[in-house]
Parts: sequence; structure tokens; C-alpha cells
Amino acid sequence: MYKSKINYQRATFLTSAPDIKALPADEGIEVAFAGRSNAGKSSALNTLTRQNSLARTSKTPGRTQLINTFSLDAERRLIDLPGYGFAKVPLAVKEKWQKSLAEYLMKRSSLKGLVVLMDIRHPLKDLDQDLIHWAVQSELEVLILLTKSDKLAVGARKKVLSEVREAAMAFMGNVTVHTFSSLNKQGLEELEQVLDTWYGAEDSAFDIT
Ligand SMILES: Nc1nc2c(ncn2[C@@H]2O[C@H](COP(=O)(O)OP(=O)(O)OP(=O)(O)O)[C@@H](O)[C@H]2O)c(=O)[nH]1
Ligand SMILES: [Mg+2]
Repeated sequence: MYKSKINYQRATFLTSAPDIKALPADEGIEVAFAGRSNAGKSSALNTLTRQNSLARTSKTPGRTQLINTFSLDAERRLIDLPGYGFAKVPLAVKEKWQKSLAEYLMKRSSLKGLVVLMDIRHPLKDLDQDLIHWAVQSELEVLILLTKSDKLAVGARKKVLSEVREAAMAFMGNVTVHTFSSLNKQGLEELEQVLDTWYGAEDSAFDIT
């Protein structure tokens, strides 16, 4: 069993920012959860931090409309981003939050890696591919999580996983792919292992967290 080097349970809410000006100081290391509306970003953050209501989740796509920031320690933060895709929200609202999303992705220096979440039943839609391409070119780390893995039987889950791993090679970057379920915590250790590395906490001898 993998023992994570960072205590993710210690996450606390920092701010909900309507635009990047309202974010905490751009220093330390940030990891952001991105993906289509309803992919399971907020649920995955709650699973990672073992807190049921740290990030707000909803059956209605478009729940997360602000850039929500959570602190792990003085240098490390987790970010819950608004989803892209099919959110049924007024166009003006959508445009505003997609603009702050794009701005965040392009301008945030402390952003080290993106966890790109995709429903395992609908992987690699156009916008997902655009985001991954852009992230690889921007030299961000990328972890693809195929979410809601509990919705498929083991055989079908493995099939999609190998197909997406194959497709991910075309991105020509360091893209890791795992399956994940917030319902039964499948893939949680793999997620922790990747994040520990991004946060520079893989060597326990030098880490006090
Ligand atoms: N079965 C199952 N359902 C899940 C899982 N993760 C999330 N869901 C459900 O999917 C829906 C959307 O989850 P959220 O975590 O709110 O999704 P989101 O990506 O944050 O959505 P937006 O904030 O709208 O972009 C909710 O009804 C969740 O209960 C999972 O692992 N398994
Ligand atoms: Mg959300």
C-alpha cells in the first residue's frame, strides 16, 4: 500500500476567485483539477482530501463557477476549476468563467501540473484533447484520470484504460493515465503518488509533512 508523503486530509479552503486577480499570491506549487462539467473534479478533490464537502459537487453540470483554492501547507495548493463543455448556464456567465479559466491556465506561474478528469464512458472529447495538447506544450505535468470507473465492469475499464494510454502517447509529453472512482476510492493511491512527485515530496527523508 502506498503511504502518501503529503497529508491531503489537512486541506483547508482558501478562496473562491472570480478571476485571477483574486487568487492567493502566485508562489509555491499549485496543482489544478480540470475537465468537462460533471466529470467529477470536485468529487475527486473531496476523495483525495477525505472531506465530504470541501469542494461543492452537484448532479447539475456547471456547479463550480469560480476558481476554488485549497491550501495543503504554506507552499502547496490544490485548485478546483470550473468545468468546460456542456454547462447549461446563461451565455454571459459562461463566457466570463471560461475567460477566467483560460487566464488562470495561461498566466499562473505556480501551476505545476494539471489533473485532467474525464468520465470513463466519454473520454478524450475535443476540448479535453485541446487542453492536454496545450498543457504538454506549456511544459505542465499532466495526469489523466478516467473517472467514475465504478460505472464499468473490470474488463471494460481495463480496455478503455489501455485505449486512452495508447492515445495519450500521441501527445508527445509526459502524460500519465489512471482510472479513478470517488465512489469506491479506486485509483486513490495512484493519484496520491503522482501528486507527491509533482509537489516535490517523494523523498520522505527530507520532508516533514
Ligand atoms: N458513480 C460515480 N459518480 C460520481 C463519481 N464522481 C462524481 N460522480 C457524480 O458525478 C456528478 C458530478 O460530480 P462533480 O464532482 O460535481 O463534477 P465536477 O466535475 O466538479 O462538475 P462541475 O463543477 O459542474 O464542472 C455528481 O452527481 C457526482 O456524485 C464517481 O466516481 N462515481
Ligand atoms: Mg465542480
